Amino acid sequence: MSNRPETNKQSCPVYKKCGGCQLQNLSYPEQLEFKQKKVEKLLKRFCTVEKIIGMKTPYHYRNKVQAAFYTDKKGKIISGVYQSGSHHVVGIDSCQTEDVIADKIIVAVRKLLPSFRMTTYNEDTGKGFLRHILVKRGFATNQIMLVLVTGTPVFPSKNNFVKAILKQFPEITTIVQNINPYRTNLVLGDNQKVLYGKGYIEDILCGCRFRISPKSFYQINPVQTEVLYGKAIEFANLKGSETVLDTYCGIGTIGIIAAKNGAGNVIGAELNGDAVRDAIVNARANNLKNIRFYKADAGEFMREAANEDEKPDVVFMDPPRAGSDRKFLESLIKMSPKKVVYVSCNPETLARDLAYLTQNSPYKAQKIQPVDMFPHTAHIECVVLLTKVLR
Ligand SMILES: C[S@@+](CC[C@H](N)C(=O)[O-])C[C@H]1O[C@@H](n2cnc3c(N)ncnc32)[C@H](O)[C@@H]1O
Repeated sequence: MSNRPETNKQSCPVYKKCGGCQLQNLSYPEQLEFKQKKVEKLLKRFCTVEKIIGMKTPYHYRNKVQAAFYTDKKGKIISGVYQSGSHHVVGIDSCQTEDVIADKIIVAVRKLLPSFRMTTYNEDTGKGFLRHILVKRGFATNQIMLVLVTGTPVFPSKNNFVKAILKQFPEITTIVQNINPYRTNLVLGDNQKVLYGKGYIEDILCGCRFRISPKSFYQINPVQTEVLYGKAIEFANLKGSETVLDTYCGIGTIGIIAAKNGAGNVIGAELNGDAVRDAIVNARANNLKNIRFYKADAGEFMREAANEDEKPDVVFMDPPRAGSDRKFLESLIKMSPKKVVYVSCNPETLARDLAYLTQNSPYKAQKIQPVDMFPHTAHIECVVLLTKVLR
């Protein structure tokens, strides 16, 4: 008999096909142990790794749910996720990681398609209408955004479709049509039309209010995001007069929370123009005047700031999975802030960047805190504090 502390009773019927929950064969305590060991293997050479912070209820934590569509040979419409490593759609009506209401909205849209003669997009022919659906929900505000990603701009009987879905889900606060006519793996296209509501939702994290547009990045597990950001702010230990950089800032969450928690002056940099627009609105919505955001490649932004002899006290960095680049890290060393707080969703690239920083500068990792943002999956988030030491 197994002596597991707790078995994962919610195991999913499409576990192997979907491939999204790579650790579902392990109980939640075993998953945390697996992640702890992985982070230690990669990062303990830099400093002691704190115990991973898990979730109390590690289910239905995803506030953003995405579905692909496919029509089979018998004309049956399927919605779900791509089978891992392929573009074959695995039918899924509900998932243990996803928001329950978001899953229900996706099923309802799928069931409405035939009565509106809406076809699904065929990747082989490049023909058909509906490519993807994206649902984002603000867990604190209960505002819901439905994004319909279509292959073509013309949306016949769109008003009736909007009415029909709102009748079933009056809690939807905005509906957006995103048009993606390209043969691409990217889900969202460049152009969009607001069909209902404001075209964005809002959510609250760490006491601050944030606007989130369809194409802006927003952390997908808000419960654990508060834990993660709480650690990042604790590591920065702001006293009230510091100049802080929030690089790879998305909609400005970390910088805004830092400004509310004592930063004297905050400057954010982000590549995605929609996210920067959200960040500027978010600073105003939170009554902050000591904060500015720039649309820029983070490496270019850092190089320019270093050349202008900027001397920030604290640099927050939260790059995508690929980690940071040499331009960024060299400029960071040149600027020489007192503290660097590195938030990472990929311990492999984090290890690479920490190796570069610690070998080429006086920085040393002081604290490494893993936070479980993605239960049942193999993904791991960490926050690291680096300070300068005399050698
Ligand atoms: C992991 S997210 C973090 C966002 C934000 N700190 C948060 O917690 O919501 C990474 C962000 O980096 C942005 N990004 C990706 N490459 C970038 C680059 N080269 N320069 C600046 N921002 C970039 C993405 O658009 C995304 O918003």
